[in-house]
Amino acid sequence: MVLAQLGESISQAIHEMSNATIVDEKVLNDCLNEIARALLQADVQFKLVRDMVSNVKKKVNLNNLAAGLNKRKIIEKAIVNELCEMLDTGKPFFTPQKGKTNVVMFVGLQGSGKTTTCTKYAYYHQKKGWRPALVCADTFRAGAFDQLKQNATKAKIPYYGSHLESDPVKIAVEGVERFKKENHDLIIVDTSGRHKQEAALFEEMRQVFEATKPDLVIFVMDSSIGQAAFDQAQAFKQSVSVGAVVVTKMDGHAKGGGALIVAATKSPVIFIGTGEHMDQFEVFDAKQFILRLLGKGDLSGLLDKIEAVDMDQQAELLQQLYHKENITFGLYQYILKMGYQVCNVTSHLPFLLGKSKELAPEGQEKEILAKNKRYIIMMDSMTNEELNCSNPKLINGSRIMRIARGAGCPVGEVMEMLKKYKDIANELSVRLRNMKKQNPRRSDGMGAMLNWMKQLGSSKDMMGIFGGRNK
Ligand SMILES: Nc1nc2c(ncn2[C@@H]2O[C@H](COP(=O)(O)OP(=O)(O)OP(=O)(O)O)[C@@H](O)[C@H]2O)c(=O)[nH]1
Repeated sequence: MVLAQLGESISQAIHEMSNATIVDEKVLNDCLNEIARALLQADVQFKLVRDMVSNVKKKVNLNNLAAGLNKRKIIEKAIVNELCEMLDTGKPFFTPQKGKTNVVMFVGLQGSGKTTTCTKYAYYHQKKGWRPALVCADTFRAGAFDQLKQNATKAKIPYYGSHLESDPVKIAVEGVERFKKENHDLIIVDTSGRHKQEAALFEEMRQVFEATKPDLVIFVMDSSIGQAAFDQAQAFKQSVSVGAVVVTKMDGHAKGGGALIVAATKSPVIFIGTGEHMDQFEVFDAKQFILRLLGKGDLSGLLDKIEAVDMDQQAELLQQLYHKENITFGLYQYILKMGYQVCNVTSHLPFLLGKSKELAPEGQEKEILAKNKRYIIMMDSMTNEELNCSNPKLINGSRIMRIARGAGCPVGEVMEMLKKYKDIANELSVRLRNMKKQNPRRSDGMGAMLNWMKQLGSSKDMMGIFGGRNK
């Protein structure tokens, strides 16, 4: 079962439970059985599934729920929480520190996506202002060095390797030494893979490990291998001290269970690969992953907070969005991403943002999409501090230059994006406030707003909304 199908099956089971006239033990069991079946079909380990089902049952004791409580919501929340719990493998014991020398070694089987992931990891950090460098210690596969060289050149990342030297340890040590001298703060060592877990691979890995003393070992795992993932992850973990995991090929026909299986090994998943391209690489967050899997999207936990509190507090939280200073660059990027991933033009948003044609003039959709994509890439090059702020003035000259360098675009385009962001934040807060004025009855206003926010998270039609206005 592919990832999208897994999400659909779980959502469907929750939906059917929500539609039942009376939510009793049988309805709850049917819902959980359906979810368990979907997870098992996606190759998730039996033990994980069994624990998840029994935990939900323990937490939702239907007999003890006070009358008046919304059982459906409670069950749904318990299911989502358990799924998140199942995937939450904690934080890696080491996180590279900017400005210091960090050596990170990548290990994994042949074809798992190691070399590609090394470059993606370097590229991701380079855009955030790091000085990464790549060392190819894969002397087993002919062509590995050329592949790394090609990727590194494309991303303008320094690399080290050799076509002639056959000793991976020697290359790894030379490369690490050289880049340490050149003051690179993130030195990434790509190692050889083998078709299966064999003694020679582990021995070589151990030698490279001993010689380079990496701060962090990242295990790269192909998500499409199903149940075998568990044994594989365990074997690598036992051989070198794996500190973090990257799960690749989560796009396409990957078995949905891949990321969930690796959870059983309790090695923290830090990134997922979602395609062959350099920027198809995402920070892994268990909660966001599950919410997206279930088609719920996520506005940085805001929705969650809103649903968890009473009406008065809801009003207070939503109030936040009326103020443009709460619309951060991170939120702007999220909204653009939602719009970029999908294509049709709005049908449900005109009520909030005015006539859609006014905002997305006909014939300009392609241009707007391309521009929005460039803006997203620019914001990928922002630091967390920048993404969490809503003051374009913080993005001074040197920051603008760094972002432009990271995104590979002219400085002028970054300035254009900053202006666009400012306009959109203004516009959005004004429109939200107007909507509130026009519809002062709290329940209606809140309902419309909550709906809108839910749609933002899972909508298939955000395309033209934030890019189409000709200013
Ligand atoms: N669709 C998809 N393909 C990926 C992803 N990551 C890597 N690939 C592809 O998987 C194939 C193998 O990737 P490599 O990076 O060469 O794998 P490797 O683990 O370095 O292989 P060895 O060097 O032989 O050990 C390539 O065709 C990559 O483009 C991903 O997230 N999604």
